[in-house]
Amino acid sequence: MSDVPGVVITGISGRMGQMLAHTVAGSGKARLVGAVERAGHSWVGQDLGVAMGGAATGVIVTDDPLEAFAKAQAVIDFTAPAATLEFAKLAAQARAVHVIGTTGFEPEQIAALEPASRHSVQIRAGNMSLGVNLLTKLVQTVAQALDADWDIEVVEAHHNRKVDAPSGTALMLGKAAAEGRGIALEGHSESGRQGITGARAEGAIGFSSIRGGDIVGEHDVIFATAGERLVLRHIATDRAIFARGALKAALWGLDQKPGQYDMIDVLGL
Ligand SMILES: NC(=O)C1=CN([C@@H]2O[C@H](COP(=O)(O)OP(=O)(O)OC[C@H]3O[C@@H](n4cnc5c(N)ncnc54)[C@H](O)[C@@H]3O)[C@@H](O)[C@H]2O)C=CC1
Ligand SMILES: O=C(O)C1=N[C@H](C(=O)O)C[C@H](O)C1
Repeated sequence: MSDVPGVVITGISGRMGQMLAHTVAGSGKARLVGAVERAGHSWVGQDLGVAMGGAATGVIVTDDPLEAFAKAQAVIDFTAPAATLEFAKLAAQARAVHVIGTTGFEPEQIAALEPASRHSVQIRAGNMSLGVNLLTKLVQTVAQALDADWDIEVVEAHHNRKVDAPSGTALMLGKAAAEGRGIALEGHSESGRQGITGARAEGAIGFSSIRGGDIVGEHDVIFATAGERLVLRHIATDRAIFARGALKAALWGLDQKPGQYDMIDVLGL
């Protein structure tokens, strides 16, 4: 196994961190060489396998990302925007591929990721699954075919621990719809409607968010006009789809030049 690439996972105790640990360990295509958590977390200093309730793995959870990244060819990062901005600089320093699954960035935070990508391969997507990335293509095609009298609404549903809205996936789908329609999403989106909102702006792309229980992730793109409605839907039932996509991206990234990429590039869609 020592000839396969070494991967570090950040946010290791999180829902995605733990799923990624299982996915990398079972893949035979990469080996886990580091696991990072935030300073003060109870897992720091523990063997990862033991912290996850199983047998020891020899990987000790650390709060020192630079030391961990120095041993790796790739970093898989599903954490939070501020942490990811820091990890981007450190991944660039270590010349490691940086796979970013984190969502909830402000536009200026996305811009701040760019300098690091001059020295490292950065692959970022609000959703790493094959199904959603394929759906973005379908949404773009449908939006291109329909006039602006077809209202476009994106409805997303997630578990009750999710902290950002609309989801990264909803924004990807909204962007695809806007591109199909030949407009910028900025200035054409409507979300958080409440009270006397006035009539829907023609040509707007609407976003609605549902939060409850253990929903993994569900997205509908609704195209509605007088007399008919078209609904394109993706339902995720297992976080493994995101972890598999992220590992695929990390391995793909090893052969790329420094720069910014997304899952459309990885999947060749
Ligand atoms: N792109 C995709 O396909 C997917 C993206 N996500 C996104 O991934 C992110 C994480 O999602 P979950 O795993 O559900 O959240 P979570 O809250 O279960 O896990 C996040 C982990 O990151 C850790 N963390 C935060 N700051 C850190 C720091 N400075 N250093 C090290 N660790 C740090 C937290 O302690 C926590 O363990 C969210 O932004 C979510 O929207 C989730 C699923 C799929
Ligand atoms: O936080 C989640 O859980 C998910 N986040 C991503 C998003 O914001 O779209 C991807 C997936 O839907 C799960």
